[in-house]
Amino acid sequence: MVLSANVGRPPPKTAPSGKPVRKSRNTPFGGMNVTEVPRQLQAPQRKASSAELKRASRYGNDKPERERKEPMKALKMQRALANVSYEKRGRVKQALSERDSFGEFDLLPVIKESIGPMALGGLADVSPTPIQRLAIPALLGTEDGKRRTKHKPGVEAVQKKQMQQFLLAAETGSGKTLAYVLPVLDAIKRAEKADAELERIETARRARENAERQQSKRFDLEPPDVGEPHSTAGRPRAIVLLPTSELVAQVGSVVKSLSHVVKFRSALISAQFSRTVIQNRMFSPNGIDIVISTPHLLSSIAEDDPNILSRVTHLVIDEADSLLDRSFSPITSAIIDRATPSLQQIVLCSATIPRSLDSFLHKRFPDVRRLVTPNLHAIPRRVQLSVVDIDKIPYQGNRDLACAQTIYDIGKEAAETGEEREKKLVVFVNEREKASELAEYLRSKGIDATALSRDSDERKQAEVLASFTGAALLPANMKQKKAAEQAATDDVVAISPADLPMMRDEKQTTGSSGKQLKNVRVLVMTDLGSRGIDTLLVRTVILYDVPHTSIDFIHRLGRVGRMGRRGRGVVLVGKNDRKDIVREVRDGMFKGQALI
Ligand SMILES: Nc1ncnc2c1ncn2[C@@H]1O[C@H](COP(=O)(O)OP(=O)(O)OP(=O)(O)O)[C@@H](O)[C@H]1O
Repeated sequence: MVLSANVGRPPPKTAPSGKPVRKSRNTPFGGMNVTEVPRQLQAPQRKASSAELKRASRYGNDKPERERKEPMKALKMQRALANVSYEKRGRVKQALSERDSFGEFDLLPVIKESIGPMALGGLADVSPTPIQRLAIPALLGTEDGKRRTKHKPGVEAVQKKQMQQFLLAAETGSGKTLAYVLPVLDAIKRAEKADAELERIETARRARENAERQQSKRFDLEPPDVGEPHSTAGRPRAIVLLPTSELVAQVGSVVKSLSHVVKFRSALISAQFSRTVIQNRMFSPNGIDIVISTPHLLSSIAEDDPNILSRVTHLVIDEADSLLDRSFSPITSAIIDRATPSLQQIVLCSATIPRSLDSFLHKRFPDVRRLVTPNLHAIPRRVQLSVVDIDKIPYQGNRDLACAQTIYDIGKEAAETGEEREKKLVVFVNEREKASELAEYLRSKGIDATALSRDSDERKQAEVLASFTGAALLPANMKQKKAAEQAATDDVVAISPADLPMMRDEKQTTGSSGKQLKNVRVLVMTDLGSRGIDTLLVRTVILYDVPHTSIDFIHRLGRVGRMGRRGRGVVLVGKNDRKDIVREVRDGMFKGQALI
């Protein structure tokens, strides 16, 4: 193709006749390089309606509402969380106000009596939380306020009920564990009663047969009767699945505490235990009622012995937003499939309903009953979020330094206000590798920091976590911990608030001076490792990175402000971070609104 010789020249302003040239727009390229809409194409100016003007004046803004900034625009673009209408939340709130005592639930008396003293560490005067008010009657099937009719032994054992499906969704730290544990234990105990009758009949039959055999083989030698293993050996009635060993230990300790009074057999299994321990727990000749496990471990046991899932009537999938996401879903779904023939109830439990979980539920469990509390997806107002700009002086983009200084400031504030207790702080990072790197940096600045990572020693990790959750340690661990603490104190030079170095002066950093920030202990982790961990002793979290989604914001800030406590979050932002998202999360928290 040959270009015209005139291609680079501007078009002539006048025609050869001398008349000015009028450029036609009526060509395929007529709309190109136009910077203004031609007058004939402009829409006629519409006057704002009187309703719009009224609305605008009510909000003290003379622009019509449509033109004002859309709320949570940046979060909307993430499309991370499924929507729960405010109308539905309002209805639930109304219904919950009528159930305010554990006494109103149709739980077995022995279970009700052990809630405060056993499950809640001796708390007197306990009342159910919103998710417990909502879920316990629903799972027991007594929402209409009626008590269940007296149990007819043996009937349930032969009747296969249709599987009920529930989703329990409530804000972090709101007592979801007990909301499913109590009804499941109730079901186990009631089924046990029914089975006892069947077993009595079976034992009588066996005794009769034995007697007949003895009669006919009076002179034959027979091996001594060592007794048959319990019919529930290796075949639990209930299973609770959790994503990590730490959560297995946490939920397991709640279940175990109840077992001392309610009397049932539970087994905690996770990668923390040896093969022999797992085998002995699962296949104890005394039988097993409830197993608390990670999906990977349970599924590998089920590969060898599919019978372990043959009698499960209740399956709980806690942290369902993690266990049904892309990475865990195949293994969790396989367990659900195997257990389905005997299942009476499947309970999914989560602090968030991501869109991915929402669509999974629509496909896989279209009949699931969603028990959602009014405050789902809202970070409580009692948690305050402040922002540190890492680009400003003195950090000038040094995020590590900003983090260390923030920790120092918190320590200093605590020392100045005369707070005697050690401050427990959690720092969240987005990448797993960064956790160890940051912990090392903080240690070099004299801060007692530990990274929670899969690579560190399991026992040490359990000890560190226990100091942030307040969970009781095993006696052996306690001794080691005391010795370690003693050794650590010997090396430490105590400092007064005035001594606290300001990190901006690099020469004064503690690593080189040998001083340490003594009143603060820091745990660095990613939120995947920490989801669900009951960090009751933590009052402050630092978000080293801006979380990727509102889901991560909820889980990370959910480590504080648990069960009505106050809490503080500090987020570090730099020039490449989504400040608009941080602003919207802060606004939402301030207004007590659910994130979207
Ligand atoms: N009714 C109650 N009254 C007082 N404290 C309670 C009650 N129920 C539970 N708790 C306590 O609240 C804390 C948080 O409970 P839990 O770990 O079950 O929360 P969660 O909703 O599962 O949190 P997450 O979403 O982070 O997993 C625990 O320490 C628990 O002992």
